Amino acid sequence: MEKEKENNPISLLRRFARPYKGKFAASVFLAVLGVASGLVPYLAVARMVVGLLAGEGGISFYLFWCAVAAAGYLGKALLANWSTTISHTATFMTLRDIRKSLVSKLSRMPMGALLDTPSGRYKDVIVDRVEGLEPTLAHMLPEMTASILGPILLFVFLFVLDWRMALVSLITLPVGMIFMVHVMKTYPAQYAGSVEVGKRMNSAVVEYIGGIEVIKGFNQSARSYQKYADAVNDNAAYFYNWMKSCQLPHAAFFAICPATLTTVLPIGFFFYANGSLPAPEFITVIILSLGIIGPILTAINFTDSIAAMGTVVQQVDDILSAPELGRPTKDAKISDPTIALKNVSFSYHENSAEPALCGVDLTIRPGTVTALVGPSGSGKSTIARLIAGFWDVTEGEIMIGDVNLMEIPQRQLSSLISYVAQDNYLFDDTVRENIRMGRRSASDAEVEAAAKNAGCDAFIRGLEHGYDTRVGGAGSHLSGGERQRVAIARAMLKDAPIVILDEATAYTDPENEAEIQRSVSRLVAGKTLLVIAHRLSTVTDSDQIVLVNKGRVEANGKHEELLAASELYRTMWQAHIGVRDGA
Ligand SMILES: Nc1ncnc2c1ncn2[C@@H]1O[C@H](COP(=O)(O)OP(=O)(O)OP(=O)(O)O)[C@@H](O)[C@H]1O
Repeated sequence: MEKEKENNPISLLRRFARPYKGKFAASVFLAVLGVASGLVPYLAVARMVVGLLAGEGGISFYLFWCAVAAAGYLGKALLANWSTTISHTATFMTLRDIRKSLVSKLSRMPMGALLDTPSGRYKDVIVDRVEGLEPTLAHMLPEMTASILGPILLFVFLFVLDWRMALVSLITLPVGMIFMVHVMKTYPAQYAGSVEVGKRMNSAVVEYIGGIEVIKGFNQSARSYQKYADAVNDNAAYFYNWMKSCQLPHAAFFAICPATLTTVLPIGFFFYANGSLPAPEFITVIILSLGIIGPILTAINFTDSIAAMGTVVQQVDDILSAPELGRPTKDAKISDPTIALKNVSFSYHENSAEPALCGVDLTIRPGTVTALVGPSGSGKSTIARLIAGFWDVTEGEIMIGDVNLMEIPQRQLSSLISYVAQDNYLFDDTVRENIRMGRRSASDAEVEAAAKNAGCDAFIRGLEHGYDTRVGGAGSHLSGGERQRVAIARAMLKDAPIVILDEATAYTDPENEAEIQRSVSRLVAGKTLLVIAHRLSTVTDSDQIVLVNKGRVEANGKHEELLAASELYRTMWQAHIGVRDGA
């Protein structure tokens, strides 16, 4: 299901912020009160100066206005603080929701799209870019509103006092802006470019760390490091050049805009001298004009952040609107768990020269053992992955009973199938939690029972903290064979009626292999088993052996039948026997 792309990135952000709009509104309201409060000291000072000039009042008059100014400052600080606390709460909730949506989206996307994108790119958007929205989202709404509203109030006040001087107090702003027009115009494109170089850097570092074993093993560190170093250098160079091109206009803008006195003083003096601007008004204008530009500059600074936010939200939208595996949400009624592939063809990429599978027909009856055999790259894993629903078929259909796989929600399919890959990913958590992933509701006793059944209880108890030992990133603290057995325990706990097993070619020391074989036979007892077999001798007893060659089913039958009927199978069997005998 391809989701509609939001036509405006900000409307996507608004959708995520909607549940917290009460909080955002409260923060804006408090910020506005804060601004009003922040103007009080200016008015108090102006009133005092005017009083001073008129020789008005005694000490109590000045103490009163000092107290009013202090109350204004205090009110401004408290209200601004309260406002940002609320806006931060709402922002973090919004960012949490965005991240949750992104991660849940990844689970609905076809594996192909995920595999074709370096994981560093997703991490860049989900972690770093989304985090980058925080300052803008939390500060922009209250502070930008306040920063615009404050000067407007001051301007109105000045305008009422003397409209000419109100306009004079703003002259530096358009003059300064002339320098910034180009910088602001190019900002969105420049920022989008910076996101791209950032993504490249992220991908390079994730790849470097992910492949560190190969890099060390093949002494490739210099070359791989070079790729990372280039990405870092590109990133630095990009920002350097960008900043260099902005430096002068920035400096001019920030020097000119706040210099309101350069216009207010001479022009005000001219009006004062010709008698059209009385001294008290002149002084009030001088004082108030000092407070008019600062907040406007803050608001202008936010326009950069808005452009940057647009780019980030665009990236989020690109992921959220990516095509999904077409699956309904309502459970399908499956009365007969027979799996049938009907004329299935599949290509990993639209422009692939050769399809990975072509016209595959295959029926897997409940409670039987089916072995997929064939040369490397023939399409065995592809068949298994399509049945597990990782990809959608390009042509033909896969049925479970009389229900098309596309009509089965991914969650339901996943509860029907346990997929035990060759090298199963373990999460950086305890052994116990890794096994419990098979069934979140399982008790500790059930987890341990599954481990016993999978033949890994003894080795787990031998670990430093037993079941509470952490397995390291991707299970790196365990051996390949141990990881395989933990994955089998996980699948046992899940107790799905269909098991797909990518038979491990590695970890074949006899003791480990026998242990794994025993665990597998306990795992699959009474279930439908589809095994991708790399060693033919392990599957000679299967109910059916499917010989896959160049993406097609070349032959199908029992071991003896295939020996009699298929030249390729005979050759593979001879080669296998030869290796075994020679071993
Ligand atoms: N993620 C992928 N993207 C693109 N092509 C792929 C992908 N995975 C596999 N292929 C290609 O699809 C074809 C079938 O691969 P598959 O992994 O199904 O073969 P296999 O029979 O399981 O091989 P092996 O026994 O070596 O594991 C191969 O040509 C392979 O290069």
